[in-house]
Formats: sequence, structure tokens, C-alpha cells
Amino acid sequence: MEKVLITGGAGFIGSHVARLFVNKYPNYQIFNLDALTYAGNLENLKDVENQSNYTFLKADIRDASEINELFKKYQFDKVIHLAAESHVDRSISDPLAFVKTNVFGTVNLLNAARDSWKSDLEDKLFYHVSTDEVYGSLGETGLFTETTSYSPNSPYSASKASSDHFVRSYGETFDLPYIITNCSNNYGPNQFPEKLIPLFINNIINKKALPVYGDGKYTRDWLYVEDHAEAIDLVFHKGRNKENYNIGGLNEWQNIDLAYLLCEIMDRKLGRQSGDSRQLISFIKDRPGHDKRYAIDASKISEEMGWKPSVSFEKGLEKTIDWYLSNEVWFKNVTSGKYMEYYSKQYNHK
Ligand SMILES: Cc1cn([C@H]2C[C@H](O)[C@@H](COP(=O)(O)OP(=O)(O)O[C@H]3O[C@H](C)C(=O)[C@H](O)[C@H]3O)O2)c(=O)[nH]c1=O
Repeated sequence: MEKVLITGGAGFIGSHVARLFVNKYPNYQIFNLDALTYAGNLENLKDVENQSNYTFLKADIRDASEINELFKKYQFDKVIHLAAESHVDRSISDPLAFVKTNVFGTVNLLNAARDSWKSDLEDKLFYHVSTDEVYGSLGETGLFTETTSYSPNSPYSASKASSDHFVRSYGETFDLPYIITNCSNNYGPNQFPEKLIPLFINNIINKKALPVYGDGKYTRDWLYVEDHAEAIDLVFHKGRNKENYNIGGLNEWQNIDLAYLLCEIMDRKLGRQSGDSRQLISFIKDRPGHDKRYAIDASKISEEMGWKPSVSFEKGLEKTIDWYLSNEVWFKNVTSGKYMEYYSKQYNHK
């Protein structure tokens, strides 16, 4: 039975990947390794927690000896590495936290994989899930391709760029089999309400201000999280060793237009007057080093593996908003830290 380690499986993207793999591959043993920080919570995986091919390991990738022990104990064959600090604003106020998790943590995993696999690299894989932010910022036109040079602007993207470089360097230096994917902005159920879409949904529900940074004319390419999980599944099985693939939604929106759209849908869903929620929009001081535009050329993954997004933005937003509206308890418990406290006490692999 192939043993697949998913790091960060209790987080937003990680939980969608873990669920997909547990349900789709009963012949794999899926290990979800997560530190259960503020952004990761096991409520996200309630529906698969009792499946026989699923094991949860509470552990922190910053702790090298803990990670080495787990590799020795379980002899993982493949790794899908998603554990990361991911919020740009937090990286501005605490850059070191991002170095510790995203850089040190990734190197700890790489060392453990290299040592564990050194006698036989056959059928091994270190799959690193990364971001399009490593490429920096685009002007009005153009797309990021797999050969765009790295030019990160935030401490977050610098830490992810560094972790990508470390993964590549282990491929070159130790012949560690690896693949990297760089994805655009994700949205969907279970995203912590600090990111734009869930924050605005939460604030609209509670009639709180919607803070739009700067003039709101910054552009992001949005992808429904389950489309991302499916892309990861494809790349994991069909991607070529030592390659990187870009994943994106071909779905560019300026933040202010997205804010208007969210207000319109939410007014309808909440039975409010059209235009009510728009009044909550408040233009505030810009994010320092704010990247103007991200947009992805996903032709490599599309041509090699036939992947393309399957969920339209309209449908994805409807599904996302409906999920948040029927999971207000989840919202409350993640923002208050209640789940974090509860699950941290519950789980211990030792
Ligand atoms: C939270 C917030 C954001 N914004 C703006 C800032 C951005 O232009 C856009 C999206 O911001 P958000 O923080 O949701 O996401 P990005 O900074 O684009 O980064 C995200 O997408 C990439 C791919 C990752 O890799 C990151 O992990 C992920 O956080 O809305 C506002 O105007 N107001 C707000 O309150």
C-alpha cells in the first residue's frame, strides 16, 4: 500500500486535497500531518476522519527531530507538501514566522525525505505546492509562465520562492524526485476568514466594513479550490519529474469589482435591498508592496494532462457563499480560536 504524506492537510487547500485522495484512492494510506495552527482545523475533515486509509499526525514541520522520527516510523513513499504560513498581511507583520515554517519547515521535510529514501529513490516523489506570487507582479498585460523568472515582493512570496529553490536544489544535489506547482488565488469552503473572499462574506453577514486596499484596482486570478485539488491529483500521477507546472483559473478580477459582485450576491441571498452591502465598502491604506496583478498561463498542465478549471466563477461563488451561510458555527469557532484549542488538546501522535 502506497503511503502518501500530505502536510498541512487540515488547512484550506490541504483539506480538499486530503479528502479527494482519501476518497479516490482506497489503496493509498493517506497521512495528514498538521500542526493545527490558527488556520488548520480538523473540523474540515470530519467526513473522512474514520476512514481506514486515513491517519492524522499532529506534528510541526519546524521540528526536525519530530519529522525525522515520523519518516522513520511510517516510511512514507510520497509527500504532497502544503503546510505553510500563507497570509501576505501576516508576513508583513511577522516575516520570521514565514521563514521558520515555509523555509526551515520545507528543508526539514526535504532532509527527512532524502534520508529516508536514500537507498531507493524509485517511485518516490516530493510534490511541493507553491504559489504564483513567486513570480512577482504583472503589468496590465501578460501571463506568468513556467519560465517567468522569480521576483517575489512580499516576505510571504519570498519565503515560498526560497522553498521552491530548496526543493529544486535537492533535486539537483541529491537527485530527489520532485515536482512543483505554482497556483493562483484559491477560494471555496473552509478558507480562513482573513483572505479576501471569506473575510468579505463574513463581514457582509455581520454588516461590518469591507476594507478594500488602495484604489481596489489590483487584479487576482481566482480558482475554485476543488479545481486546484483535481489539478494536484493529476500532476501527482502524471507530472514529469523535476518539472514545474502553473495552475490558474483564467479568471481575472479587480478587487473592487469582486467586492461589488459579492455584495450583490449576498444582498440577494440575505434578502437585503440591492445596494445595501455596497455601502459597507471602505477604501483603506494600501498593503505595502502590494502586487498589482497576477495571471497564469496554464497551457503546460492543460496540454500535458488535459487539465482545465471545471467550476465557473459564478457557480463557485454560489457554492462558497452557501457553504459559509450554512456554517456560521464554523466561522465563529475558527475566528475565536475555539477549534484550535479543542483539536490541539485532542490529538497527539505519541
Ligand atoms: C484581506 C484583504 C485583501 N485585499 C486585497 C489584497 C489582494 O490584492 C487581494 C487578495 O488578497 P488575499 O490576502 O486574499 O490574497 P493574496 O494576497 O492575493 O494571496 C493569496 O493568493 C496567493 C496566490 C497565495 O499564495 C496566498 O497564500 C494567498 O493568501 O485582495 C483587500 O483589498 N482587502 C483585504 O481585507
